[in-house]
Amino acid sequence: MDLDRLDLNPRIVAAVKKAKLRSVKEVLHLSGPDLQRRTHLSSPDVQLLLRAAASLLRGHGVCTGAGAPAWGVGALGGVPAGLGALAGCPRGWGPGRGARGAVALAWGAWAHLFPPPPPPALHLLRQEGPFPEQHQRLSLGCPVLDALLRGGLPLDGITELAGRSSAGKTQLALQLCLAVQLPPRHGGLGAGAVYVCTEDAFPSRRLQQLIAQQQRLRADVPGHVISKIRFGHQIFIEHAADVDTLLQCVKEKVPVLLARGMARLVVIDSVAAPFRCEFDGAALALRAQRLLALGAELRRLSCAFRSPVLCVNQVTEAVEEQDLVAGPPGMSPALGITWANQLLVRLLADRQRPEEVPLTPPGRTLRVVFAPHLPASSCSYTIAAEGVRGMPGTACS
Ligand SMILES: Nc1ncnc2c1ncn2[C@@H]1O[C@H](COP(=O)(O)OP(=O)(O)OP(=O)(O)O)[C@@H](O)[C@H]1O
Repeated sequence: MDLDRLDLNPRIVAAVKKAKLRSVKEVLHLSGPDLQRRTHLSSPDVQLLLRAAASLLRGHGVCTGAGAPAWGVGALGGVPAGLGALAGCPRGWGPGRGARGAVALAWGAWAHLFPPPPPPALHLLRQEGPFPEQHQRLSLGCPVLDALLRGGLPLDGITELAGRSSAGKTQLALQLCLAVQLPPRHGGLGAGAVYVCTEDAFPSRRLQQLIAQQQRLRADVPGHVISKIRFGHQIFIEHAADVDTLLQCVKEKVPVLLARGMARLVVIDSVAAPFRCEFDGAALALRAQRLLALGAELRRLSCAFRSPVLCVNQVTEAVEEQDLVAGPPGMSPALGITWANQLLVRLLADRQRPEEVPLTPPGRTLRVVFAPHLPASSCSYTIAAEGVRGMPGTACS
């Protein structure tokens, strides 16, 4: 019984057992006053109980994809696992599906209520303690790319990946969908990803290839860790070809997956497509309004669930001069300043055309256009069967 592992006065544990609560999970199902009523413990004792229960669960790594002990994939019954699970959404699941959804939300609340104690600086220096949460990042699965982004994607805010067609944006997004499923000690977040396609069909075959080659890309991760994860079962795909469907998906479907710990990465590929076709000159104000609504909702979700949001964006090739927001000359990410203001980080994936540089293969560059914690910098990268890799020694500011 996991109650015996609670770091508590035996008197409190005995009261919990007497109240016929059989597990830590059951304890966390109840509010403070309910626990007081059931256990007849005092309010301070109940606070101690909740703290101990929360930290015991946290010690187990909550909502991990592979382990998912309490309410991961499979524990939720109604949601079929696997590719297309979100797209299918067959049993009308949405927000507010009763108690089980509430449990996951309650966990999110507890995690915020009882943050871990700050690690002493000496432990950090000796790398004995966990890295502070505010510096946690989602690794891109490549040390060179991670170094460019100082660890990977931030967990609070929208990261945009803009770039020309065939620059490799989707490849990087798929790679992140796999990287997020690894446990935190290997740079992941131990949960799946939601992938919203707005234009093209989801590249399932390429995903399967990347999964098969994962061990080659992630030589730093032990084989048994990779083989235990069912990567394809934790990517939830949605198609949203128009703005209304996209907003509905982001407001209603995505939060359920995040709240239940089934996903901790949201990818929108690409964000510009629905906005480009639906609004002509006369409807620009409406377009700005919808863009703001989308940005606000994505930022809210990212911060509430500490889950990175990656928006793939297209570029227009008309800007003459370098611009701090737009990036290098000749290219400007779509959707203008209204969208740029929603972003925390803007990255630009560039692929030289064969006619520009007659090299085979053409050079590819990943550039940080803006980010509050990063200098404007770049590095070269390649795309191979196993995924996207930064080229060592090519970083420059
Ligand atoms: N198996 C593979 N091996 C090597 N390179 C690959 C492989 N699959 C894709 N690529 C490379 O990835 C590029 C396409 O990348 P990707 O689909 O991510 O482009 P994108 O930036 O999303 O473009 P778009 O905006 O048109 O969708 C191709 O040019 C190809 O060079």
